[in-house]
Amino acid sequence: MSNSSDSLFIKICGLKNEQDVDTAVEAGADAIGFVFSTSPRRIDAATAARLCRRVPEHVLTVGVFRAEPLDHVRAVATEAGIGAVQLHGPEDRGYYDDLATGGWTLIRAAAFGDSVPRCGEMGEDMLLLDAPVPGSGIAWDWSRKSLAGAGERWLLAGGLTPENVRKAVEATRPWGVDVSSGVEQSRGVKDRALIRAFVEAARAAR
Ligand SMILES: O=C(O)c1ccccc1N[C@@H]1O[C@H](COP(=O)(O)O)[C@@H](O)[C@H]1O
Repeated sequence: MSNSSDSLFIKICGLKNEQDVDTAVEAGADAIGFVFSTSPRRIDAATAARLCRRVPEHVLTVGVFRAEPLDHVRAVATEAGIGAVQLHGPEDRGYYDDLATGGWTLIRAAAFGDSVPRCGEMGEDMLLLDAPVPGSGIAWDWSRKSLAGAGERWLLAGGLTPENVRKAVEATRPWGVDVSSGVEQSRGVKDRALIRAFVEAARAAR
């Protein structure tokens, strides 16, 4: 995984084909995500495995799951050959501990609510602070309260775009950012110019 501590970690999520994967990698993304849950961005493990084979080692490949049985997550993650698992469900500590034995980097997604979760509470390596509906492209109010309690490795997600990412980073000081809808021309269809513009704008933010 690339990214020095002072540069922003950038993840582009919901990729479905070779051209979009190559665009994200060439633009300088640190991580790319594949969605394995119900979504217009959903792909299967075999497709993800094919896409992962063209991703250089310094780019983290992430599988996105929402409240799936543990055995299913393990099987898909193994077949796809991804490096990280991102969990959007109500998984408990035992679920995280089990996946940790498989060697995957663990990303816990939490909807931003009244209290600020802290990275590491469930044994995760990264915390993703997201909107209540993941993948909706709807932003939450980042300025509502201090996010200092989220710990070190937390990523901002939810409604980010090339236009707002700089302001969002300056307002919240995250370790990284994650985007899906904001780099699409229509729901589930990525726009390569927007992917490039997002990475450029995020890099300019820090
Ligand atoms: O993208 C999806 O459809 C999705 C489905 C299930 C769980 C998570 C999903 N996406 C995640 O949502 C955030 C931000 O999305 P957006 O930029 O607001 O569209 C990102 O972490 C995706 O991984």
